[in-house]
Amino acid sequence: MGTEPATRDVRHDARGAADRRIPPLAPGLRVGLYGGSFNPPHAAHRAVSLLALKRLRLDRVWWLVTPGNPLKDNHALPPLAARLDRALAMARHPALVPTGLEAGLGTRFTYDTVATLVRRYPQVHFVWLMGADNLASFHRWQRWKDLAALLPIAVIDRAGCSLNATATPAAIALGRWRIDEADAGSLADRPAPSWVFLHGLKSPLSSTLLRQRGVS
Ligand SMILES: Nc1ncnc2c1ncn2[C@@H]1O[C@H](COP(=O)(O)OP(=O)(O)OP(=O)(O)O)[C@@H](O)[C@H]1O
Ligand SMILES: O=C(O)c1ccc[n+]([C@@H]2O[C@H](COP(=O)([O-])O)[C@@H](O)[C@H]2O)c1
Repeated sequence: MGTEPATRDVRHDARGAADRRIPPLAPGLRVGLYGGSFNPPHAAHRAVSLLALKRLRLDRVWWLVTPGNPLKDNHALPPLAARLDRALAMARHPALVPTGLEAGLGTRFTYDTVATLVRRYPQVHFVWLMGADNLASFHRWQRWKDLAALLPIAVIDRAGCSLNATATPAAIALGRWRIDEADAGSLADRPAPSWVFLHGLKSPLSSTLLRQRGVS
C-alpha cells in the first residue's frame, strides 16, 4: 500500500521518457513533421495528416506535440502528457505518430528541432507540414528563412485562410520556390527550399472552437 504512489510515479516517468524519444526511423523514409499545440487534437489534424500522407507520398506523419508554441500564451496549456494521450487517441492510424520528441531534445523553436533531426538523420526525407494560418505568421518564426532552407514545406489549405495565405510576407519571399500542386508527390525528394500549397481540405475545425464549446 505504502509503495503504491511511488510505483505509479516510476511508471509515469518511464512512459514520459518513451514519449519524448525519437520514433524509429529507417534510411530513405519520407516523414512529415506536423507540429502543433494539439489543445485539443481534433479531426482536422487527422484529415490534414492523411491528405499529406497521400498527396506527398509520405511513409509517416509525426505529430510533434509542442511543449509550448513560442508565439502563444501557454499559461493555460495542459501538460504535454495529457495532450499526447489525446493525440494518440485521435490519430488511430499506424502511419500517424504523435510524439513529444521536442521535449526530449529540449527544443522549442521549430528551426532548432528540424536542424537537429536533419543533422542526425541525413538519409531521411523530412517535410514540414502546417496549416495555411501558419503560413500567414511564418515570417515571425525564429530563423524562418533558414528553416525553409532545411527541408521542403507543405501548406495545407484551411477554411478562412486560403484567400490571403499566398499573399503573406513568407509566401511572397519564398514565392519562387513554390512548386505546382500536381508535383506534390515529388516534394519530399526535392532540395530545400521548396514548398507546395495543397488545396482540397477546407475544414473549419479548430482547437479554439472546441475549447469555446467546452469540448476540450
Ligand atoms: N482545420 C484545419 N485545417 C488545416 N490545418 C489545420 C486545421 N486545424 C489545425 N491545423 C493545423 O494544424 C497544426 C497544429 O495546429 P493546432 O494544434 O494549433 O490546432 P488549431 O486548431 O490551429 O489550434 P488553435 O485554435 O488553438 O490555434 C497547425 O499547422 C495548424 O495550422
Ligand atoms: O519556431 C518558431 O518560432 C515557431 C513559432 C510559432 C509556431 N511554431 C511551431 O508551429 C507549430 C504549430 O503551432 P500551433 O500552436 O499553431 O499548433 C508548432 O510546432 C510550433 O512549435 C514555431
